[in-house]
Amino acid sequence: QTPAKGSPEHIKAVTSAVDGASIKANTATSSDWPTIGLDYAETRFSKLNQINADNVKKLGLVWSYPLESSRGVEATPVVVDGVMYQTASWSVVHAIDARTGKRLWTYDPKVDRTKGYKGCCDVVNRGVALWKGKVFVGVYDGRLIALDAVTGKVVWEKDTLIDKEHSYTITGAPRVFNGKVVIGNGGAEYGARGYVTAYDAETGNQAWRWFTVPGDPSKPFEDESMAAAAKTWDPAGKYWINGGGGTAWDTITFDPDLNLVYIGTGNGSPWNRDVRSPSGGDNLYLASLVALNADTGKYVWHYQETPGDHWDYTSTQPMILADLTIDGTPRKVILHAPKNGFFFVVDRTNGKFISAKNFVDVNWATGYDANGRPIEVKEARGREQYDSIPGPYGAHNWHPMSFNPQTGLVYLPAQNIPVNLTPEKAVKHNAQEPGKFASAAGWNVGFMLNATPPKSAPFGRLLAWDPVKQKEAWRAEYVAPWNGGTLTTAGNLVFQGTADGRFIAYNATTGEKLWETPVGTGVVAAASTYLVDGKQYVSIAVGWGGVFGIAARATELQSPGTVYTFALDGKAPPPAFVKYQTEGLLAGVKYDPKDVPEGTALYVTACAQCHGVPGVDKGGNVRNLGYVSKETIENLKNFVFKGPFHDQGMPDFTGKLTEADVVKIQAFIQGTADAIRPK
Ligand SMILES: O=C(O)c1cc(C(=O)O)c2c(n1)C(=O)C(=O)c1cc(C(=O)O)[nH]c1-2
Ligand SMILES: [Ca+2]
Repeated sequence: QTPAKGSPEHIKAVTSAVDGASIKANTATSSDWPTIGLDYAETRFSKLNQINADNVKKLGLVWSYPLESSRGVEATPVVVDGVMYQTASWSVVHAIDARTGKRLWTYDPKVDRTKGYKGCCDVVNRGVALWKGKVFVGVYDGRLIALDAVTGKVVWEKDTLIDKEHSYTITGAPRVFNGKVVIGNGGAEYGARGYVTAYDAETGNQAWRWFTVPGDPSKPFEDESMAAAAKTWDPAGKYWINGGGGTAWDTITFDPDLNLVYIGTGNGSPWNRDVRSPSGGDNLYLASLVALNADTGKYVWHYQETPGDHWDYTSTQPMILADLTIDGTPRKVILHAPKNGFFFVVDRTNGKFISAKNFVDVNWATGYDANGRPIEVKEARGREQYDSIPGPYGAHNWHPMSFNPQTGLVYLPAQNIPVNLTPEKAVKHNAQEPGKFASAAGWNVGFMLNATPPKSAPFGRLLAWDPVKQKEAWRAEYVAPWNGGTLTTAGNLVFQGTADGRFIAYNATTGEKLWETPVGTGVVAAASTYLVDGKQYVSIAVGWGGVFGIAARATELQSPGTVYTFALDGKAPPPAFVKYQTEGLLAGVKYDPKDVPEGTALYVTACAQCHGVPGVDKGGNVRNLGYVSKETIENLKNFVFKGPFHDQGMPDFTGKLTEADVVKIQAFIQGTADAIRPK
């Protein structure tokens, strides 16, 4: 007798069946969405076509589910036979019955909310992995947890962190293959040394670990790849004291045929190479694609996309493995669009460069030579105060792209978020200094950020990119950057959520907009699609946030994190949307104008990362201090020292700021609001 759908027996049966063979088999049908990127190649291309370009205008809501979170939601729903696993902010896992939209269970790993400042970019999580009846989640505080897929109870838990002195976090989704769970971490804005670790999925025992950058050269190197890498760093920079960076905080993919795991590595720590490695050097394996043997974790090859990273040009952006015919020859490739603004096609059998082309305007390089080295513009590293284009938010960030083999196009959220960089002359590691961006939280990047207001133009667009021709096929322009990831289907569709709170379907060939619906808040995550009892559904988790979404926004609506599920002829009413809580431009706080310069520097040190520029930014999932009540700013010290938001992620600035500092910060906030007030 088959168990009732949605019953514990059913959940046990369908989740226990998830393994390498089932994931591979699902690639032929796309009936489930069993891994974060749909398949091991992470194409996010579904073969389903019940919903298609002809009928998508009949798409309607079937159910919505509250994630009970107010910070960024970045995870793609993972679904097997109508059992959905989704994460919210603070690494909370939700199991949902996709047949009804009802909760099966939730699991809160109880991250210490007072430690939110340990991550650069919002308390986000990019989703779970599923394998043989277990759900794996990487937790913001560095734990990797295996949950029972039926009950949500902890099966095992590992602390993946080997260094408690520096700030490490996990925001990425674990990946599972051959019975191993692989996870990296973040922290390269703070001084961290990147590494990835594989654990046995059954027991949680460590299988292997690979560091992304070398450690202290006076000590033995962990392996040959580290000895080789150390030759590309200048020890005069004492990079190992603060880790060097290279954190693998998002993309990890697996090719079962080649038995290789691919890791995308992050930026240098600090960003400024002149500090990290004063005489230069490529600083391997920063900003690289690296292939490891899936069984042993041994280095196999690397391709460095940004040699000697200087600009926070992470290569952690989601990879797609594709088989393309290039110049008449079938090639197994990786498609990649890292922060640095170039679209890469790399041979995934050996790491050989095939091609690269800029997909947005860039001002650091003119192109790549035949060997795959960037041709840097002469001033790229010598400028004094300049808008880095792309800036540290990247021409493309973690928002997943998708590849549709029917159109041959990659659908990629591209952007510019203006940031001005001024190199710091003397960098003191881990020192909180006035004017040094987010240094109260522990940032050391070796640049002043926006000491001069940036002048480059912001934009956000969906690009349809032909990776063979290395050419744009079509684009959709948005009102703002920081739009969601994409999903593409055999129904000739592309789905994307937007910063301004819409969920949209396009014709994948032409870019014509076919359908859209409001979703009550900005969207950053990507959608998934799957069959339940033979019928196709599309699900998207919304919840504005991520690094740009903390302090900025593009809609008046700030509904909490929600999963929306759509199908043809769906008729469910949407939940009530919530508006941003906001006051008029701050007025009337008494201050001494002489305090403004020092207040500015202190604000940059302690407040700007999350609250943005008072009155100029509008506030994202954290409020802008130019649009709060006069009483709030007059009572600022009661918020700053063990205040009411301390258990929601706001740092306690006791010992970091004095009451006199707070008075100066008040002067900056009111002074800035006064300065921008229309006369
Ligand atoms: O260097 C790092 O370790 C690190 C980690 C993370 C993260 O874990 O979220 C981000 C970044 N860097 C980063 O540079 C970045 O732009 C970024 C955006 C986001 C996000 O979730 O919106 N995370 C991160
Ligand atoms: Ca970074």
